[in-house]
Parts: sequence; C-alpha cells; structure tokens
Amino acid sequence: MTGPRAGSEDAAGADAAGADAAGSGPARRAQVLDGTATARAIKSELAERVAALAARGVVPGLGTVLVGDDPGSRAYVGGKHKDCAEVGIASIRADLPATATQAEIEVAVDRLNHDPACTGYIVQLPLPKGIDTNRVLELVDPAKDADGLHPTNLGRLVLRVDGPIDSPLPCTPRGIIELVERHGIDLAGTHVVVVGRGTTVGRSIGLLLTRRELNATVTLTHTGTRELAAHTREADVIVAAAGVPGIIRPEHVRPGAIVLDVGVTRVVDDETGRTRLAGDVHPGVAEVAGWLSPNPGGVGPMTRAMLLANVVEAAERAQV
Ligand SMILES: Nc1nc(=O)c2c([nH]1)NC[C@@H]1CN(c3ccc(C(=O)N[C@@H](CCC(=O)O)C(=O)O)cc3)C=[N+]21
Repeated sequence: MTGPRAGSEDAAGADAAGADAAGSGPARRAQVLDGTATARAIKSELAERVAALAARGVVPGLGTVLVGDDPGSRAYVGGKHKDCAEVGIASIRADLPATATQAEIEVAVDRLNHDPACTGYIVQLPLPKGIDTNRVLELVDPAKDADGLHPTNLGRLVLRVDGPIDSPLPCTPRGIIELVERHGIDLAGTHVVVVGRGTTVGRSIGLLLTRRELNATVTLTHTGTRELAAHTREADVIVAAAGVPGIIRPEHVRPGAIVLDVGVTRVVDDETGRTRLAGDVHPGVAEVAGWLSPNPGGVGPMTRAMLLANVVEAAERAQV
C-alpha cells in the first residue's frame, strides 16, 4: 500500500510543524480519519457477503446479552442491532434485569452457544457489580465470540505471528487498523505508541500490529508510565485508549503524527449539566497532528462494523 508515511517529510507533516508549540504560523488542521464513512463502506461490502450467504440459505445472526438498564449500554446494544438490520444480519436479544444472578447470566450464554440461529454474540460490558465477568466470558463458545476477546481467541493471536488467523479478532483494534489503512496510510515500519492497558484495546492491539504482515513496532504505555510525553512524542501513531479525558494534549504529539482517539468516558458537562462522552484526546491536538480520528465519528463506528465482520466471517467459516 502507498500513501503518506507517518512521520515522513510530506506536506501534511511540514505544514503541521508550522503550527507547533510556539503557536505561530499557519494553523493546518489535521486531516480527518472518517470512521463514519469508512464504516459505511465496510457495511456495504458486508451486505454483499450476507446476500451471497443468503443465496445459499444461510442467514448470519448476532446475539447480545445485556444485563441491567445502564443507558449507555442500552444505547450501544441498540446501535448494534440497527447495524445488523442494515446489512441483513438477524438479531437475537437476551435482555436481563440488573438483579440477574451469575447462574441466570450463564444460562443466557449457554442458550446462545446452542442456538443454531446465533452465529456470533457479545456479552455487553460492564456486567453489574458482584458478577464474575471473566467466568461469564470464558463460557462463550470461542467460535461464536463476536468480540474476539475469548481467551482462546486472544491466545491464538499471541501464538500466530504470521499466516492466516481463522478466528475472530478483537473489534476495536481491528477497526483502528482498518480505519488507518483505508485512508491510504501504510503502518509497516511505523512506531505506534499505545496509551492504555485495557484488555479490549491496549493489551490486544499490539498483538495485531506486530504480526509480520503489519510489521509495526509497538510501545505500550499506561497511566502508570513516567514521562508519558517522552514516549508519545516518539510516535508515528498514537492510540489513545486510557479512558482518561484529554490525557493526550498537543505537547504529547509530534507534528504530523497520526492520532486515534479511542476514549469513551461519560462526563458531566460543566456548562449544560448534562452527561456527554469525552475522548482521550484534547481538542488542541488537531492543530499538531497530521491525521486525527474524530470522536464521535471515528473509532466507535469502526468497532461496530468489525463486530458485524466477525459475525459474517463466522458464518462463512461455518459454511466450508
Ligand atoms: N462486549 C462489549 N463489546 C464492546 O465492543 C463494548 C462493550 N462490551 N462495552 C462498551 C464498549 C464501548 N463501545 C463502543 C462502541 C461503539 C461506539 C460508537 O459507535 N460511538 C459513536 C457515538 C455514540 C454516542 O454518541 O453515544 C461514535 O463514536 O461515533 C461507542 C462505544 C463498545 N464497547
């Protein structure tokens, strides 16, 4: 793949350098890594594959297990089923009350494992306090793990440095990589600094990026890292996934670098008193970075598109 190399002396990098710390010079805002448009393109490709499966009598089905009535979790699950309808994937919902016991949740998981209409499913996180989340997640049939976070699937990712991976991949890491590549950026040889050690993004994305065909170099930092800016300023690509609003500020970013905002923290807006989502990237970063994923409209829609991709791929695998 060709295209602007992160950290190269291309026009975007040079212009952004003009808007560096001194604050003078022409402010050239970062180019947008448009997750909404990219997810739309992926969904239309997936709709064709779903149609091909339907012609052979196969309808992929996505299941969700939602426990409790957290408005955020409800909204995410609703969005996933809306996405399914768009591409022709069937929806299966298991909604349990906040009072559901460990055993009741495990029964819901067991049902989906044995439901032939369910190709893949997710257990929406977080689960209520008192529930052993790891125990629930380990009961998911690895072949139906639409999140790609089952220990078996993460283990395969650890063990397979090259060659095909015939198991589901973690959605957000995969979405980040697709988002960057589909904007013509080649990650091979780049230095990616990941901020955040959560299992869904920080701890798993390096397993994908360092595979031989992607060939990126990865530094994993987190909220306990000393001199965070010294690390992030070395990055061609920053993946901000700490869940700390605004943790990545302009001075953390090398002019022209690629910045992905993965943060989804619910905060109360000082001015309106309403809750809103806050990303990990300070707005001023747009004046320094070469490329920036907006939030919303960046990594979130890509995560959802990759969930659909995992379900379609599981259905295709079950065919052969
Ligand atoms: N088992 C499980 N799998 C998950 O993948 C999972 C989860 N649990 N728990 C919560 C997090 C969070 N997450 C998001 C996905 C899409 C958007 C998304 O599409 N956001 C829109 C904006 C939505 C809004 O404004 O409310 C956007 O970025 O444009 C956000 C957040 C998936 N998660």
